[in-house]
Amino acid sequence: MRSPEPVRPRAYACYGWLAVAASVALVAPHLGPAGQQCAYALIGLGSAACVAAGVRLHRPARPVAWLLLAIAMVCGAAANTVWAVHVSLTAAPSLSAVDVLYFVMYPLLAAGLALLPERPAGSSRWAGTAEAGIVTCTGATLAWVGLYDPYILDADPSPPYSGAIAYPILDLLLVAMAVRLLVVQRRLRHTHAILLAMAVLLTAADVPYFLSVATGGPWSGPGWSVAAWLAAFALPGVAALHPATAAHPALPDPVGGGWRTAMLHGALVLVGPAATGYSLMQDAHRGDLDLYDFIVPLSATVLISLLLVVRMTNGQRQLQRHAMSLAVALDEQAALQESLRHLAEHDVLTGLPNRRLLEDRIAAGEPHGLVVLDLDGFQDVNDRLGHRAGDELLVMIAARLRGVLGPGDLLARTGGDEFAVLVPGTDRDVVATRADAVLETLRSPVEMCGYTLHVTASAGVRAADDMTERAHLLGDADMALNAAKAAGKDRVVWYDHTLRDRQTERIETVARLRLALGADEFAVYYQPIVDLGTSQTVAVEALVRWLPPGRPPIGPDRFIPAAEESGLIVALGEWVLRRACAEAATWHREHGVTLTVNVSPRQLTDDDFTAKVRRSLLDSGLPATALTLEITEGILVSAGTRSAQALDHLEALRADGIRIAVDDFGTGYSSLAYLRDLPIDTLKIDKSLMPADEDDHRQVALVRTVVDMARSLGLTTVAEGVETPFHATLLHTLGCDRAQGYHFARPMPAADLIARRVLLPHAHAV
Ligand SMILES: Nc1nc2c(ncn2[C@@H]2O[C@H](COP(=O)(O)OP(=O)(O)OP(=O)(O)O)[C@@H](O)[C@H]2O)c(=O)[nH]1
Repeated sequence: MRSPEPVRPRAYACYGWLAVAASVALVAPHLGPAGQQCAYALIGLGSAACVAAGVRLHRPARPVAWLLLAIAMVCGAAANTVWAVHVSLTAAPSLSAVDVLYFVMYPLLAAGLALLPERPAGSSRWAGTAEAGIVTCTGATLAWVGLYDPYILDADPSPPYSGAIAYPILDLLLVAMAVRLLVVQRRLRHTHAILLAMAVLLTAADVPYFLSVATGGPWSGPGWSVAAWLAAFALPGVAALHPATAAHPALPDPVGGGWRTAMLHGALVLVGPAATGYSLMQDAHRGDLDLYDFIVPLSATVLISLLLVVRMTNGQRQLQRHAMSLAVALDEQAALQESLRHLAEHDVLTGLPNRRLLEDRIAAGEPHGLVVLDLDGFQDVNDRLGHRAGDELLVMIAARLRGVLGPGDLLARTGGDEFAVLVPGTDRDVVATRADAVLETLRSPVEMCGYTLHVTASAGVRAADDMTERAHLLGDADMALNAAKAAGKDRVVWYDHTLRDRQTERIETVARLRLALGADEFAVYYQPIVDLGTSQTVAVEALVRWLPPGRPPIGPDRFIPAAEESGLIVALGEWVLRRACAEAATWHREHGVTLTVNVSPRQLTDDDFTAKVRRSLLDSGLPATALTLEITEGILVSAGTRSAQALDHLEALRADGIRIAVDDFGTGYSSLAYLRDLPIDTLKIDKSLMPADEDDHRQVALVRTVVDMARSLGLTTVAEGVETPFHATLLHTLGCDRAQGYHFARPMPAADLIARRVLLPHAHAV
């Protein structure tokens, strides 16, 4: 059930004053002259006080207008007080100070009403004037034929001159101003309706008064007039106290007037002539026709017609103004819609079409070839030079790419550092040319923030024929792009179905890996690392193996990349570390053998990595000095925040006594700067550097160089892939410290390591 709307406290004062005034107005006609004059004074002054209170309370938009209304009420009260004195002194008042005060009161009221409307922005200063004029002329005609002609001009004998005969004309002024107020404001607020009621009540009081005085009635006026005057005097106070008086935003200029206005105008045009006709008939009947009986109403009717023409012209102008502003608004809306559409389909930074527009074009058009490219190492630019520089670089790259487009090509920015070029047609050569041009144009160095940046990108290309499924174009090209990244970046890879097969296999492998992790299908194998001087096993490298029950083992090369890509490597790496530490702790205690465990770059981005290593050591009892973590140079290839975090982990662990080895040295980047920047103790020489035989002088020289360099940096060297006695002897001769490989032992389960006594002294011959 809806609860009734609470009456706002401010409205109470308004209704309270209305109740008081109504009571006084009902009682006053029954009082004597003195009592009536008291009532006039009370209501007049009370109304002025209420106007002042209402202005304070509601802070209306036009306080001056309300001030004039209040002064008018004070004038009314003063006039009635003077009247009371006057009546007590003379029997029949003539034009006097009383009338002067009343004559001042009416223009003040009219001025208040004239100043009250809040004109809507853009509306004419003359708005409502024509309507007010029409009402005045019609009223004047009625006053002429109904009051002045029969009761003043044609009266015999003429009534004594009195101020009473002027009041209907003054009322006309008030009604006209009230009508103008309504026309200008366009909405009948309570405040305006109350003020209109005041003007109507005054007229309704003054006309009987006029008739009464003109026909020799009492000078104090008939009872109805007394009640109506009192009510009318109270109404400015009621209006001011009403909550609707508070300032409101102005309404917009409305269009046209509607059928009600048309009917009103029609009635106003007809009322004058109808009343005139009736009056002429009466005069003719009495044989009392005069020239002015025609001239006055006719002049008023002509004036009304002229005012109607003005009103119509104004209306037409107003319509034109509205039509123009409507046209402007429609234009603005169309422009806004266009800019919203542009925004939805374009990238804000580069102004290029975005992925949505690209997809729409692919879906809608002819067959296309597609080149998608992703900048290599863009995150480093953001990390090193800041996001703003990154943005600047993207804008420059967009400009360069625009320069290599062919006719009909669409260049889009599809993501952070990803762009795409849609090439119309099915010609593979055209697409190939575009892909090469795109990578080539990016290779020229970019000068930015005092640095010379060497930007490269990887590209995936999907050529299309008429049968190519358009929905797959983008996905296929993305797949080829991923392959280009995985293959070492800065290259173009074309899509073919083997990519999809491999991706499907990878997805399946990841799903199986996830299950295998929970099902304990992994084992750690160990490969001995031998001291080339003593031929003794000094360390073992832990290597993870996947042994699915009832199926052949799955090689690390098949599942480690999938584990890396899916992030499962973090959990798998932690499991290997814990298991290997637990098993190696005994070997270390009994044989002094240390443990080497591989760590993936992904693990080093784990915030908890240091804590996890420390917990593994603590739980297993393996001392920190007996553990070596093997990393690849790759962790430093991406400089910036990610590698900063990796370095923090390595430095913290090294401070604990853990040793750090760089694995696979000699492949990949092998920058000497990495050896300088990384906190490492050991260099593992990649097996690809092992010479085939003693005649392989270049490889021998290479290994010698690496060993010499490592020694000069104070690093221990471990050679990987030592498969022959020749390798072992050569490495020993070159001064390499340690070695591992099939020549000594293959990776084996922990049990075999013990059974084959691999950890005992002199188990291996160099
Ligand atoms: N300055 C800038 N950077 C962005 C904007 N949008 C995305 N990025 C960044 O661009 C990088 C793109 O990520 P990746 O492509 O994985 O980073 P990457 O270093 O290029 O890696 P690779 O593609 O593997 O070489 C992320 O670091 C985003 O934060 C952009 O509008 N402005």
